[in-house]
Amino acid sequence: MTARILDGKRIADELLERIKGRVSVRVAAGKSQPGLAVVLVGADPASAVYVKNKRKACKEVAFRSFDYDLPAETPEADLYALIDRLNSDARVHGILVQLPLPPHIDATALINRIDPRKDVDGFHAANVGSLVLRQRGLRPCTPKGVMTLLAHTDRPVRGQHAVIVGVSNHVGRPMALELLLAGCTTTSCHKFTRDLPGFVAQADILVVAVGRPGLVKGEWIKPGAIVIDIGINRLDDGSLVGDVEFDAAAARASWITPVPGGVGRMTVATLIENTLEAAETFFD
Ligand SMILES: Nc1nc2c(c(=O)[nH]1)N[C@@H](CN(C=O)c1ccc(C(=O)N[C@@H](CCC(=O)O)C(=O)O)cc1)CN2
Ligand SMILES: [Mg+2]
Repeated sequence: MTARILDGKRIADELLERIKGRVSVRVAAGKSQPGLAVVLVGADPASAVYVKNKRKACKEVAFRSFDYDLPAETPEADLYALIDRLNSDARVHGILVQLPLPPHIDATALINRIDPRKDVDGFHAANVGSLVLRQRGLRPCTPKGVMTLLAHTDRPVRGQHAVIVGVSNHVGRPMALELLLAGCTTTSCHKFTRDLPGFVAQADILVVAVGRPGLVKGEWIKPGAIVIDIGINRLDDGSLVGDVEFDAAAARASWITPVPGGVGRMTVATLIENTLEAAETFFD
């Protein structure tokens, strides 16, 4: 078997194109132009690239983007004041604080200061709670984007055994919940898991989000599995790879996401989707 490529770039571009159409319809109907506030604190080079891509996506779909590029030493109190202002600004439907934050800032407290209706990252405790309870709310972008990718395969999700490697707050754990809610039997693997190859070999759907190149060997993959690689690792030669041995896994899988050009592109498009959803659901 040679896997088909689950093309995150194409699927993300198509999603953005559909959102652009919905924005032009709503604006023509006299409704507000969706607005996204993107807050960057400090000068982490990777964060600067991600933020630039988010602002570019805003332009592409004719959202308003409100840009805040703040020095690394910005006091916590100033950030709370900014969030409070954005929470009460009717032009702003989505607020995003780029992570990681400098160490003197309590990221959890700052995120929980965002109005949950504007928390388009889906990181606020209220939104995570809504996901757990299968209630309406804004959902974390990377797992939600993966669900969109899975809908573009020719395979069902319901009833499959999904194995998720990685249990981070923003990716691995909500990913397991999304798959559970979609009808999968789920197994979460982490650093205390004793037989990672044994669990990976049982996966109809394998999602890996650890951040360690080559962690998952191609020979572990169950023939015909769908492989979703969320890892983004920059090697010494400057190239980007995921957590899965791509070529060997592609020889066994039915579908596989590339890195780059897979899940990362969906994360940004899903953030934009969440912002339109926030505007339509909570502020129209
Ligand atoms: N507030 C948030 N902070 C962070 C998030 C997040 O969702 N919200 N996620 C990551 C970073 N991130 C978005 O912010 C992100 C990471 C990677 C990509 C992406 O497009 N990756 C490309 C490769 C990009 C490259 O060349 O470096 C790909 O996979 O094709 C998008 C967004 C942590 N912080
Ligand atoms: Mg389908």
